Amino acid sequence: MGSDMFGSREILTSAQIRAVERWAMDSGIASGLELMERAGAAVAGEIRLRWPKPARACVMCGPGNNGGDGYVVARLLNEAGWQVRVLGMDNTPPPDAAVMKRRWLEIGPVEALNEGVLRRKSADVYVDAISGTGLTRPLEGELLETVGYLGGSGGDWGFFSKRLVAIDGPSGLCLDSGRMLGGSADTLFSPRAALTVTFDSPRVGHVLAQGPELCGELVVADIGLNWPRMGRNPPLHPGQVTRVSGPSFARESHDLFAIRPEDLAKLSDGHKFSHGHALVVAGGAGQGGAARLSARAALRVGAGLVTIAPPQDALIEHALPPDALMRRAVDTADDLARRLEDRRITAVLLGPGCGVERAKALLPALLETRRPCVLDADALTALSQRKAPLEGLHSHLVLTPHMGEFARIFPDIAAKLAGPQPPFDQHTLGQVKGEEMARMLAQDAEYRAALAAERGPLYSKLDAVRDAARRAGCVILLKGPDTVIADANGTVHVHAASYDAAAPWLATAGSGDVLAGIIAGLMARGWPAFRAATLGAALHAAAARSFGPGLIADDLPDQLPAVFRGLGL
Ligand SMILES: NC(=O)C1=CN([C@@H]2O[C@H](COP(=O)(O)OP(=O)(O)OC[C@H]3O[C@@H](n4cnc5c(N)ncnc54)[C@H](O)[C@@H]3O)[C@@H](O)[C@H]2O)[C@@H](O)CC1
Ligand SMILES: [K+]
Repeated sequence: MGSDMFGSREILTSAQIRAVERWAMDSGIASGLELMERAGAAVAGEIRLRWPKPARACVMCGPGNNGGDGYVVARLLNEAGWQVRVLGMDNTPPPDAAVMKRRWLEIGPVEALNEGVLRRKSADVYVDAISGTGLTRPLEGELLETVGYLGGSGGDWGFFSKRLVAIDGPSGLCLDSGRMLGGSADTLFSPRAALTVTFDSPRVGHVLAQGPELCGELVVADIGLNWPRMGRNPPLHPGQVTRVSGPSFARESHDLFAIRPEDLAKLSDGHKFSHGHALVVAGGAGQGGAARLSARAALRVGAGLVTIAPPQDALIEHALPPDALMRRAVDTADDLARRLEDRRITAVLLGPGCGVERAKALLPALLETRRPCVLDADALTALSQRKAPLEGLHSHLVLTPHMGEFARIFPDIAAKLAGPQPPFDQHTLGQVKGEEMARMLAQDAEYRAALAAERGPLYSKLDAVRDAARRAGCVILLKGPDTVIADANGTVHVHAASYDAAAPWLATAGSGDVLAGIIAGLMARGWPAFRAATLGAALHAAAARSFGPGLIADDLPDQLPAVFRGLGL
């Protein structure tokens, strides 16, 4: 029933998975040692699925529990007849990892974990168990050199990228943001894994920013944490859990759907007049194409009626198909206000092909009505040019910016996301002055506070969109290969198109106009803003997948019927 297409599930921050693990141990579901054994067994199993004949493995174990998982993998591969070498550290690991290390030492030695030793090893599979969710500061010294070597500082990243299996994530990757901890210079030599095996749920860093590129294939292994996901006595506060959708996480259970059964019922049901009426505002002569793409998408997603509203002198241009469209002139804000007195108009789309000046003129009247609405393209530019960009925004509103538009509306949030991330070293701080320095010091303090409070150490796209949606009091969908959607209450959904074969085809002119039209169409049909945005993102990607390569935006709306047929509607 299309579940492969639309599977969605929770993604967790590092602090959240730690909370879940603590909860599982406290509830007697499993001890820490049992969880570590299962984690190691899952990794060894995935390795043996891909390299079915016993081969040579080099397992690199860091100082913490990620290293503990590594010692388990080493032991289990050895039992399966593999030749295993282990590189590890001369530290006192946490208790469970210490037990696993001792068990390995009964089988074989632990050599020093550094670049020199690694260079001398030749193996078929390299297991990166250097750091996982416990990484809190940039790697340094020998560990940094080792990880840099895995990333190709020796000139050969192609070698490792085919052989590297990461436990929980490639080392150095911040699993809360998908960024390498330690700034831009080190990203040049970031390790790229062929396979990443994580446990229970994907982490935020697997689906955002560089995460997908560095993690390779992502397998989410069940280690029996068994936490109540559907809101019964959860170990996490409600609303803390973020969901991710994307079609190709391997071997996961589909207990949640980006498209839920009730969505399916609602998509297929009803009479034309119960399907609402979307008004798509269009621009002046010569700008009509974008709005018509949106309008067509709104029709295809099942809005009962769609009216396109250009200025009077462009009306003739919109005589073009689709013939199902209605056409009504709107010249001024007063015209729009009068149109919206018709309560049967259940959603409005402003922006695509509208023109910035026209969007600016119509915005106040539109916001005044508090009608469900989507602001895209020129309407977003118009917002950002107002004295108070966020004035009048409300919770029935979806903004669909790309990164450039987002940065114009929320410049401070975008700067925090794009700039270097703390902790800042003296060299970096030495290169800035005045306000920039003050901003970075504040960010540094926030970073330390986040660590102390067990939140993610680095500011992520997820944090950015959540902050923006809270500030604006509406739903924000930030487009990209990792589309992040947040509402004003802090609920977030990621559409991880990075794991979606449709992603490259969606980067085509006019694709955004179609997405805005789909969302407006769903809102016209009565979906609340956040659900319309998440469902819209899933349908939009599914339409691209359904068409395949060679796609242009015009093809997207017409793929929706095939998508619905695929869902069994
Ligand atoms: N907690 C549990 O029960 C389980 C944990 N598991 C594994 O445990 C991992 C998390 O373990 P930990 O929290 O011990 O941490 P990790 O092993 O991920 O992290 C790194 C260790 O290095 C230290 N460290 C952090 N930044 C460093 C830096 N820049 N340079 C040098 N050392 C640094 C930390 O103090 C920590 O000891 C997960 O990723 C997962 O692989 C799994 O075994 C499943 C069960
Ligand atoms: K790792």
